[in-house]
Amino acid sequence: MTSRSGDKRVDLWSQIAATESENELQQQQTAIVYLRKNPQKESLPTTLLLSRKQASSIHKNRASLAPGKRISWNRSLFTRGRTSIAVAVCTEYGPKKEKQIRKPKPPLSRAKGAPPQNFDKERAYFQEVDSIELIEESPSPQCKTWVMGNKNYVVQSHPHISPVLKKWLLSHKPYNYSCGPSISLSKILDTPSDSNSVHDGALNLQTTSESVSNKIMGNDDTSFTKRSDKIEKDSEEIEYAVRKLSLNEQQWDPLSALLAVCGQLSPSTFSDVLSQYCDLESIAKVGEGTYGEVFIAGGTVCKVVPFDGDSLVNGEVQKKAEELLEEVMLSLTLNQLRGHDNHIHNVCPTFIHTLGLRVCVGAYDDEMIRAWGEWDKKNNSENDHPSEFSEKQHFVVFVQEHGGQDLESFVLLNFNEAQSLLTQVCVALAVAEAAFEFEHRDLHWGNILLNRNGCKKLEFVIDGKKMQVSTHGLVASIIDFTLSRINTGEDILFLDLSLDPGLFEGPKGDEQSETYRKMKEATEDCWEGSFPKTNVLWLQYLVDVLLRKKVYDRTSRDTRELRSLKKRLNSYGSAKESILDPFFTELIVSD
Ligand SMILES: Nc1ncnc2c1ncn2[C@@H]1O[C@H](COP(=O)(O)OP(=O)(O)OP(=O)(O)O)[C@@H](O)[C@H]1O
Repeated sequence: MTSRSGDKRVDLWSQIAATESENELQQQQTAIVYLRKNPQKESLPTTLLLSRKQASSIHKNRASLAPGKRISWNRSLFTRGRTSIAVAVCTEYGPKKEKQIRKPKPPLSRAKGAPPQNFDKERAYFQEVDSIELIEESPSPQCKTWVMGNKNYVVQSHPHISPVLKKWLLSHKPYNYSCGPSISLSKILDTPSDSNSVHDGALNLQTTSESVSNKIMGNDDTSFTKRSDKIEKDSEEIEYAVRKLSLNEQQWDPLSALLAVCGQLSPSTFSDVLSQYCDLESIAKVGEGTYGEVFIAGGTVCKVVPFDGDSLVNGEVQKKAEELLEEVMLSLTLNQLRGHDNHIHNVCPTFIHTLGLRVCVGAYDDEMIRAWGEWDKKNNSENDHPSEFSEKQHFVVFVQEHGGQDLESFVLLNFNEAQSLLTQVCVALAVAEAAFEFEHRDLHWGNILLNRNGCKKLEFVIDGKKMQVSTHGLVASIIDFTLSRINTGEDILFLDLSLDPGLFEGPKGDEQSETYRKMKEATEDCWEGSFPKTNVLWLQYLVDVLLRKKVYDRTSRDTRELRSLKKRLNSYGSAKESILDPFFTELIVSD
């Protein structure tokens, strides 16, 4: 384990603490707004209220499904499906400049330069930690009969495309058509969604063109202006897209919006899309989820998710285009943390990078079927054979960076790797909290990917403060934002888990099941609010996994360190607070 000087630790503390109180005030503000908005159901936004009313009838009418083949808890979760997409305008959630309040410092570390140790106190402390009653380790939860009803989507009366999507559109098209949309569509999506402007296409598009130009390059950029002029001429395509998108209050076609986000006027075929990344013959399957089949295509990973079809997929109702739109928005929002553009205030490389998005229609390509079969022979797939998809089936292809192997199957070498993985995840969550009030809400060991790529240090920025984390050779990536909550600056995206009681009925004593229940307690079952404590609960879960479920080279002192950390995490309200813990600061170097 590497140690850091006391001076540096103090330096990091003072830098972060200075911004911490601001964040706390912001959270308080958020909580106040949240309470004001949702103390009683009468005050809920109409959309949410509707979803809950409808939900109660859904619960009554839910049909039980026979237990599926899957036995892992991870897979069981996704039989729940998305029950609502509630989106609220949140101008009140913006950063507030208030007087700073200093937080108490975390416990002293044993790092170099720290005051001399009191070993009697330390012994007593560890005895206390050791004596914490260990919950009896339970076997992996079995797949019980999860119930599933009709999904209930809340489509806003004023649907609009998030600025995140606009940004994606604007930043991709001029440079790379293959993973970005048509600029014509990006102009349309930049169009205010009021019906007048949509209906008055010609006038509106002229105005939008100027704003797009200004936004991307500034007024004086002639190359972009030329491109805009060229695009202006492409009025047929634009008019077609306007008709197709129907961005008025009465009609909103989520499939068209999804197509637009993916830069398409119509769905592609798998071979069109995948051949952009590799020779089709080289495609190999790398993993599977309840909905997603995941393939390696060249240097990228393509997660293929069917949607909007009537047939069951792996025994489950297919996702809807709305759900995928939300997932897309979450992915694109988190992409912003990679430090491109002007987003240097909060930077982090840990959330999986979404490189492209495409909508496909039709049956699986023969080479995908071949790859699926090969994987099945080796791994005994739990999914239905993909040849069962019809020619009319729609899919979204998420093109992502290859993040490595998940924590569940990854073989950790030593305690240093375990410490670095926890530190990377904690700092990543802290960055995303600071940027977007992000809560992952489902950070089990299947959703952390690991790889050894020789990278020694990773750079992060939190609220403008740069820091580096020692990797000890291991780089972590976080995937699967299905249950996540995010504030994009305009919208709050979250999944209303109160509609899914089964999530909280997992086996007693199982750490993952307990974590969902603890989240419910922390949020008081009101999932739209900001409760960064949920990130801390998942950190505690991960510490527990590293204590009980993973075997690697570690001393009894390392084990006590982990137990002690798990206990200390009880006192932190967010990942941002947690990164001040000595366990993490040992691997953090601030610039
Ligand atoms: N970017 C990636 N790089 C490497 N492997 C990946 C990547 N994304 C997914 N995988 C692999 O595919 C598996 C399934 O992916 P994922 O969990 O995203 O699918 P899913 O359909 O959302 O699953 P579920 O809904 O059941 O959780 C992962 O456990 C992982 O092994």
